[in-house]
Amino acid sequence: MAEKAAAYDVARGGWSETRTCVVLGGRGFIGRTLVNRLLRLGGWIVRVADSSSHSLLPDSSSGSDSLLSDAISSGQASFCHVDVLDTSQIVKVTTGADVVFYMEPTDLDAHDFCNCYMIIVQGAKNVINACRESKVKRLVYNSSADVVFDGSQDILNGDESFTYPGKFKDMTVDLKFQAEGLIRVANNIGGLQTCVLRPSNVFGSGETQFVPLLANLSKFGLAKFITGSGGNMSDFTYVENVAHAHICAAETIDSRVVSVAGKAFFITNLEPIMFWEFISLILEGLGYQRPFIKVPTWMVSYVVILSQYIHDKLSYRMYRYSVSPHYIVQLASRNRTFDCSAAQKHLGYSPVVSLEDGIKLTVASFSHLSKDSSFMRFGNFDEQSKAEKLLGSGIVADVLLWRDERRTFMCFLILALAFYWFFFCGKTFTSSAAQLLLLVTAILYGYGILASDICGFAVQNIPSSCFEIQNSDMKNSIRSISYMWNRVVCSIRLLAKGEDWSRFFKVVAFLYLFKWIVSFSLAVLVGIILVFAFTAFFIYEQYESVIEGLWAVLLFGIMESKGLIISTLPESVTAFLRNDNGSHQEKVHFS
Ligand SMILES: NC(=O)c1ccc[n+]([C@@H]2O[C@H](COP(=O)([O-])OP(=O)(O)OC[C@H]3O[C@@H](n4cnc5c(N)ncnc54)[C@H](O)[C@@H]3O)[C@@H](O)[C@H]2O)c1
Repeated sequence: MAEKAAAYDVARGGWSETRTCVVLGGRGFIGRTLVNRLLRLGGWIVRVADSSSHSLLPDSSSGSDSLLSDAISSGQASFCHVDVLDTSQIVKVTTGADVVFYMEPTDLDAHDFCNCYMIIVQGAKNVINACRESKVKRLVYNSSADVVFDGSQDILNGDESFTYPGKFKDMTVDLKFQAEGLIRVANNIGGLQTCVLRPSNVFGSGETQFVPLLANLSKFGLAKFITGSGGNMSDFTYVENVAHAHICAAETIDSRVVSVAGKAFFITNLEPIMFWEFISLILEGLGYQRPFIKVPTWMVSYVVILSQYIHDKLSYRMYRYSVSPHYIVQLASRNRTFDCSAAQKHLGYSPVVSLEDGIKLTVASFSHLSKDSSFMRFGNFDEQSKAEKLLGSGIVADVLLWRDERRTFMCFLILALAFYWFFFCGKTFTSSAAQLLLLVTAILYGYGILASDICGFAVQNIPSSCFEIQNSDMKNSIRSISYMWNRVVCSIRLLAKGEDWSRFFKVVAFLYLFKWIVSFSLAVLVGIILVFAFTAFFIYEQYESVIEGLWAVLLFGIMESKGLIISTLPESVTAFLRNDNGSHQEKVHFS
């Protein structure tokens, strides 16, 4: 590969030659976006260095990966397997490079301090030493705005002079702060110039933490809750803007006009937004409901403590996020906005994608990945709910699911009156039925003899077709009745064989419940059925995910109390409890 020498042309304010850069962690979420941006801009020879090489498969179908494949074929890019724990590997890949962009992994196990320390802190030391050894001039490190936020106080328009909190509650953030310090201190030693970027809440296509977590919570109805008042402001940064900021930093780091080297810069989309409004926009885009139930932060914290207790007791990974849940709770309930004017002034940074467009692109990318419904509530917005399917998707479903409130209310009123008529008028069932029939006949007769025009009001005739039953309807009804009868007979036959214990226990439970209710009175039974029919299906449809989530948790609790092993749980339950979206991760990363 022919790699030309580079020189920054101060007079022209640009680079005169093609430059060579190394993107360490170049197959990750931010790294991959940066690689693609560099390739699209041109004028860069890009060495992608990562410990993972999965995504370089030639059959990669996504646009961004085909861009990289083409660049590799044309010699504009190359891939090198590098472990940041091995300095010699970093030296090899950085030799001859003008700039090194470094992003370490986010998906570290926060319970494994040793590994986190080695990757974050030792990795940063190795990268600095390797850059010095290979005579690299510029190192841009992707830190995070998290390094100034410990959750104990709000940050409103915080700038780079914002004092660091004394003690971090989150271990990985603490380590990241140390790594950032090492990179800044390394500036101007051995000819290396360094710069640190602190993007706040990065989101976008291919992100593996935030949106997948939201989708996971939503699938189980847990994203309906707002932590705190819901009015807290936050800064988010679309990933393409982070990539752009890296390039701005690389191009200005050794400029003598402005002071960039050895500094840290906050990077945002410059559009602070209410944290929960942002979450709502993402959730709505994915077909979920906006969060609307406000829960005090202290209560959420207790739930988190409880879930962590279960987690520790089971020695079992319920979540796979490097940042602790407590930290996420603080992030979700505090104000956290940053002043980005230093990056604008010194790096020449300004967002290239607006927040609105970033959200649209993010939602579109996750929707695109959701053909298997991993992220979307329903793969198709017209998809029927379970309650609707259960009720047969006909008129009964429409009435019981309150699709047309007026019709449902009329039906309920008529049935409630009939209920009162038959059970609470103090008559026998037969005399109630006879009186009802007489009443209906009298009303119809009276209606029939009415003039077609009364005082200017037109009285419409009831067409005779209203009293006719179609042949096909009759046949269908008989068919349904005979089908039900046959099913009952079939079930009884199966019961009589004594082989199906689960069916036997279901029937016993049903009969016992029936006997118990009837022992009170038939009126109570009918009343319960009436109220149940008009409320239960509706509630189930509205809160399907919450009910299933609670059911999953309940089932988990029962299994746990009985000492049953996790593997006996249904896949959907274990997937939630483990947050085991490994397959999704694969798709997110490499599709
Ligand atoms: N994702 C966010 O929301 C976010 C926000 C702000 C800052 N950041 C910071 O940006 C950086 C990058 O984040 P990301 O989301 O792109 O991370 P990521 O986990 O998606 O990517 C990191 C890459 O590093 C590679 N890697 C893992 N171990 C390695 C090793 N030993 N040697 C070499 N490469 C290794 C992984 O294969 C992966 O491709 C992190 O430092 C993170 O803290 C991320």
